[in-house]
Amino acid sequence: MVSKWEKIVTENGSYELDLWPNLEILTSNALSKAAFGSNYEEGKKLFDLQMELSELVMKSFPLPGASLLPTKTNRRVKEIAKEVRSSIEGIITKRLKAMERENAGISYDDLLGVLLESNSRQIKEGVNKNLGMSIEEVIEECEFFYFAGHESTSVLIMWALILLSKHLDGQERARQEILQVLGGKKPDFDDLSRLKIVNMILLETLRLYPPGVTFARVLGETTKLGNITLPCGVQVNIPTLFVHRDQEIWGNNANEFNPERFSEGVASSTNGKFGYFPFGFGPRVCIGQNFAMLEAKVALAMFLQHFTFEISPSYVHVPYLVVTLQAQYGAQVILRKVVKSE
Ligand code: HEM
Repeated sequence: MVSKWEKIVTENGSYELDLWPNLEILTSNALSKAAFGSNYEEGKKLFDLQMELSELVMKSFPLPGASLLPTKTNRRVKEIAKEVRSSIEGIITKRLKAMERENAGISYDDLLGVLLESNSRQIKEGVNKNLGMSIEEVIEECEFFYFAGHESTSVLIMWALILLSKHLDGQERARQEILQVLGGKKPDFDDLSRLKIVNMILLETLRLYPPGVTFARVLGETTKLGNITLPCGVQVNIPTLFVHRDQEIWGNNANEFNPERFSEGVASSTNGKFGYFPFGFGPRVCIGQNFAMLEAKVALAMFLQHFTFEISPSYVHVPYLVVTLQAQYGAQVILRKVVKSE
């Protein structure tokens, strides 16, 4: 991505870029590699189907049972589900054949490889041969992993860059930290843990623009919430976005971008109150949170190392929900190359 952008920004010049399509390719590529060991081109079909599905889901009528009606949208949603399934099945069949050919000589360190290998080990060694997953279950795991992981991370990187394009002081502080830690080289794992300011910027971005604005829990027992008694089995929605901007938790500047509030860590930013959960909480907390934070740190570090970002006059600030919290009219910024001091 950096070399692609370097080609389009002329020396001493500037270029107006919509970040969104670029970041979608970036995170889709990263997740395709982590999940299937494949590249963007191979995962592209899944990516296009997911885009179409998100749009359709947002358009669909939010009434119980409405998804069962034989409407054009519902028919297309079903077709997409089938296409996704057969696309992932194709990737898995190809892998199983390769594993057979290589006679387990090579191990694959992507999600699919780990799932298939641990699965065949469990079937071979397990007392109960039914413990292994069926191919159907492997397909479902891969499908969910891909869909849960790619768009949310591009949304995080996009809002972080938009916020930094509006807060140029914060952008320059982050760049100085990155240049101090990395100089001109690419980041490695140890470098990333030393990027404190970048980490604070990402935490603050997730507070103001959590990619998932709400998530749900079904009550396991009758529960009292203030004066209301909720029966067992009721679904409760937890409004992450509202809690993240609640002035009782975050103070009068709750709506302002202030990464410094995380300088002493997450717990002290909320004065010990339970008010920050961009990745959910409890036993079903996001399993990809470390992956997402690492990926976002690498992306910010490499982008800020090479480019400056300024908000474009054509950018219109309208966050809107298409499954995740996106920018309705695009994420246009003005890109310039960082001037390297001698
Ligand atoms: C900024 C990026 C991300 C955000 C904000 C995010 C957010 C979330 C949230 C809010 C949940 C629901 C948690 C709950 O119910 O308590 C979740 C679940 C999940 N996420 Fe993420 N996620 C991100 C990236 C990823 C990535 C990169 C992956 C995969 C590599 C991933 C895989 C999953 C999976 C598999 C679940 C379901 C866990 C379960 O039900 O046990 N997520 N995520």
